[in-house]
Amino acid sequence: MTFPVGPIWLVGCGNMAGAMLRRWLSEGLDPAQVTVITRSGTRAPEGVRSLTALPVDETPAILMLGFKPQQLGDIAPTLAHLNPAILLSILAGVEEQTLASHIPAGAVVRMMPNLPVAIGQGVTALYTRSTDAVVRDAAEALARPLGLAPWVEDEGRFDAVTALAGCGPAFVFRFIDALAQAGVGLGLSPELAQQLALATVDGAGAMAIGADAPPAVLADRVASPGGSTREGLNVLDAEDALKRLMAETLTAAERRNREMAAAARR
Ligand SMILES: NC(=O)C1=CN([C@@H]2O[C@H](COP(=O)(O)OP(=O)(O)OC[C@H]3O[C@@H](n4cnc5c(N)ncnc54)[C@H](OP(=O)(O)O)[C@@H]3O)[C@@H](O)[C@H]2O)C=CC1
Ligand SMILES: O=C(O)[C@@H]1CCC=N1
Repeated sequence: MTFPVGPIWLVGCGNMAGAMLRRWLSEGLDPAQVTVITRSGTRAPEGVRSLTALPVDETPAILMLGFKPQQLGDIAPTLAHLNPAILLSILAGVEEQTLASHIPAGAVVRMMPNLPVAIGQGVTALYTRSTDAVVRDAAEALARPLGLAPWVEDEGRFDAVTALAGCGPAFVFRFIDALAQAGVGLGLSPELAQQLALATVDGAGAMAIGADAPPAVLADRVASPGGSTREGLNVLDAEDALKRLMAETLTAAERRNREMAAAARR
C-alpha cells in the first residue's frame, strides 16, 4: 500500500503527530509532500517544510490536526477556508460532527494513535462515516505503517478505544516502573530492576501475541502449583484488585475524553 498523493499539512506536531510523521518518513513518505505548522516553528525532519503560519494560496490534500482538543475553538477558524479532501484528526474525544462543523472538508477521518507508532508497533484506531473507498484507503495507507490499524465502526466506542490504546502506553509504562520499583524494594539495584522489568514486559507481550492461549491462561502457566507466582497472583487477584484498578483507570480516561468532546461541541 502506497502513501496518499498530494500535500499533507500537519497543524501541530508535538509528541504524537511528530512520532507519526517520523514513522511515515522512515517508511517512505516523501518529505516534500509534508508541511508542518506550529506556533514555535518546530524543527521538522529533514526535507519537511516547517512554518509558523499557514501558506497562502495553497491547499492541502490532507489536513491533519495534531494540537490539543482544547485548542480547536481557537485554531479551527484559521483553517475553515482550506477545504481539504481529507481532514484527519488525532484529537482525543472530539467527534466527527464537531470537526466537520468547524472545518469543511471532503471527508473527516478520526485517527487514534498511540506513541509506539514511532517504532511501527503502535495502534491507530480509525473512524470515518465516509464510505468513499479513496478516503478509507488513504486512511489505511497512513495508519498501517504505524502498526495495528483497526476500523472502529461505532464512533460511540472511540472514547473507550482511546482510553485503552491511546492512553494505554502510559498505563503500561507506569506498570513497568512500579514493577521495577518493587524490585528495588526487594534490594535490587535500580538499574538491574529496570532492565529486568523492561525485558520481562517485552518478552511477555511478544509471547502473548503469538500464543495459543489468552493472557489469563498464560498467567496460570507461569504459576506452578504451590509456587511463588501463585502467591503473587493472589495479591493481584484479591477482591479483583488489579481488575478493579484497571477498570477505574480506563473509566476515568474515557470520561475525560467525553468531557473534551463536550467542551469542543460548545
Ligand atoms: N501524546 C499521545 O500519546 C497522544 C496524543 N493524542 C492527541 O494528539 C494531540 C497532540 O497531543 P501531544 O502530541 O501529546 O501534544 P504536544 O503538546 O506534544 O503537541 C501539541 C502540538 O500542537 C502545537 N500547537 C499548539 N498551538 C498551536 C497553534 N496555535 N497552531 C499550530 N500548532 C499549535 C504545538 O507546537 P507549538 O507549541 O510550537 O505551537 C505542538 O506541536 C492531542 O489532540 C491528543 O489528544 C492522541 C493519541 C495519543
Ligand atoms: O492524554 C491525552 O489526552 C491523549 C489522548 C490519548 C493519549 N494522550
